[in-house]
Amino acid sequence: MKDLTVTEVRLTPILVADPPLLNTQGVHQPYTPRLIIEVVTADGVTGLGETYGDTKYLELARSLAGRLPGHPVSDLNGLFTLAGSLDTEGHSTDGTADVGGLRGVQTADKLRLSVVSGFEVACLDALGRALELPVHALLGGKVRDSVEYSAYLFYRWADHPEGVAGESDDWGAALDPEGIVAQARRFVADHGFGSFKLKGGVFRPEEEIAAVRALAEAFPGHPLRLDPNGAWSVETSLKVAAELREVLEYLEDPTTGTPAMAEVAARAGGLPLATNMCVTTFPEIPEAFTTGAVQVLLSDHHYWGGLRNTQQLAALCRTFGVGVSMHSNTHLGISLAAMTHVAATVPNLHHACDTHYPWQHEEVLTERLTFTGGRLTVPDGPGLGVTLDRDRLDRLHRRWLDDDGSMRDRDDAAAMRRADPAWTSPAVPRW
Ligand SMILES: O=C([O-])C(=O)C[C@H](O)[C@@H](O)C(=O)[O-]
Ligand SMILES: [Mg+2]
Repeated sequence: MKDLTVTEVRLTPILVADPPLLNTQGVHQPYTPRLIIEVVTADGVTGLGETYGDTKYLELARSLAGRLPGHPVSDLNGLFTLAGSLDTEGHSTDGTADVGGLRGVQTADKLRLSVVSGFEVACLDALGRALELPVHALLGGKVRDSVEYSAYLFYRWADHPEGVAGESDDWGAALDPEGIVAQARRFVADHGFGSFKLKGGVFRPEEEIAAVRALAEAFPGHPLRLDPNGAWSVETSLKVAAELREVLEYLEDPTTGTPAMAEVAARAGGLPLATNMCVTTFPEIPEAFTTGAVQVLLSDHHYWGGLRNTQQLAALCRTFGVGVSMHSNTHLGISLAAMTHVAATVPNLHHACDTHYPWQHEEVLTERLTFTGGRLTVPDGPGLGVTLDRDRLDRLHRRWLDDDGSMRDRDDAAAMRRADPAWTSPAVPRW
């Protein structure tokens, strides 16, 4: 009999290089915080997890890490009970929006779930390694052998603002329809993606409509999405919907709040609306689903509370006839492997998943995960099927240690102020 008892939990906060990607709140910092979680069992098996690394998540993760030793990695329900008792006092959990509104509401529960999700993945990885079973088998088994991802297109600058230390890449700027189409072509050449999502809310809606039209012309028949992160009024959303109805697979978070989304959905002429903003917690589901505000829900195991909660969310969506897709924030391969395992088990996942992964040239794994034809093969090895590279982890942790604190919390508006000192987070609706 294996001894599955947790004897040690290692937490390693890291800073990962990120390009100057633009969104409605500002621009990505040159480095983004992530947290790598290692759960070690009495038998010496180590499981890996990854989640947000900003200070508030890290502090809670430290409390949870202190309580986990002595519990078996198989006791996932017990893990959630432990997490439920974490004290979130002192952190912003007042129901207002997070990261400038890009990740939905902040509540104490969501903060806990965003932390425990990384531990759940690490426990499942350890359990899978101990039992020599892939994580998808522990989740009930895969229903597909590969998972499709979409190209996540961003307006971007060539470099971070002058005077800001950061890594450079060879992507160049993309600030108009030609730049976006060129970026999409490179995503296709490098990874074979067949569907495309444009992060909008950056320029006036007419410019973003032109970019989507250019994509539709360059890639006829390919699924396209536009996501302005709630930056538009109901009327603007309706105008964009009318312009792009024929070419969009779905319009993501055109406007802010469930009632406004419901109004757009009712008048958008059948164009489906998707969200990773107005529904990011279970309590937000009833209003959104009963008012028809959302036709596609973007799951994200990080803030929904792990892989099993993602399956439960998908079951609810199935019950209400709502589609499922998958959201992503900046992440590395541990998260991508976890996303792929759970996505493989969700029967009603009929849209390509979002991933930021191609924008990250750094890794903490020995090998990068590679897309073929825009798809990842579902790993069948034990656990997540990935291996930690300790030297790479140490390098990114060293960067976190050396940072003066300015990069340890994601703040896209503050990053934008380095280029434009007058910048403040735009009020919504912006247009
Ligand atoms: O679909 C989304 O809303 C996102 O991916 C949110 C992210 O924060 C994205 O806007 C980003 O990274 O700039
Ligand atoms: Mg979105």
